[in-house]
Amino acid sequence: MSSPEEKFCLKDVLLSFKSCLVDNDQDVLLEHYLNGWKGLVKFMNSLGSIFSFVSKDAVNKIQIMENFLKGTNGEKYQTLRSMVEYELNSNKVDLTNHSNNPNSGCRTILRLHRALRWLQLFLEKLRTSSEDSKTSTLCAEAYNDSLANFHPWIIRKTATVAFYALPARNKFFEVMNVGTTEEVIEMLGEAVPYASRVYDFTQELYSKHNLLDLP
Ligand SMILES: CCCCCCCCCCCCC/C=C/[C@@H](O)[C@H](COP(=O)(O)O)NC(=O)CCCCCCCCCCCCCCC
Repeated sequence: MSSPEEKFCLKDVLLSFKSCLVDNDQDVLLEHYLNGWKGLVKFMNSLGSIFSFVSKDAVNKIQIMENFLKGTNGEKYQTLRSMVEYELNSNKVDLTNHSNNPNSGCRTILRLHRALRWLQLFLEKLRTSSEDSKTSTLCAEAYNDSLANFHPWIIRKTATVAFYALPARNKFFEVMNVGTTEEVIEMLGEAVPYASRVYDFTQELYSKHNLLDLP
């Protein structure tokens, strides 16, 4: 478990998805977006090492993006829109294979974007779940309706097994560190829409530039 000073509060993390929205939801600040993911990874780590194969991949992708942000062309990576324009205009995106620019910002964010859909579905299921709902079932349903469509069999299998290790609903709510069950439900109702708005904007931007199937 995490030490007390790093105590996780899901509300703060989800609010990163609010603070990353700019220009009337027509752009996303990458630094805040990545902060949201970093907080989520912390939360996942606090659930135990069973999810380390997931957090490793997420951390790796966050790191790729942070390197772009800190790099010589960092200003081009301030927002999602500026990143897409820059990488497309300078041929930094592999549209057909996965060789010349294997880790472009566009394909890296696409992986996180797909995971954001899973998060959105999972949190919405948790919010509307009954007391006797199983978190593993809610998580698996959300996964099958989103990320699983992009994963090979072996990852789907591993993920599905790991979901059984998720804590029960009341324990899960407790770890979120938000308050009573009612307060958790209220917080999810307030905060999940921000993640949805980020998801919708990204989906529209990527669709407009035909980036939704990047290898
Ligand atoms: C709290 C439960 C956590 C369950 C996590 C559910 C998601 C399962 C995802 C399984 C991913 C397995 C790792 C490998 C993935 C990659 O193959 C694959 C493709 O990448 P590539 O094209 O570079 O090869 N990567 C991905 O699809 C990106 C996955 C990123 C997952 C980030 C998940 C962070 C989860 C944060 C949990 C926070 C939960 C908060 C809820 C209260």
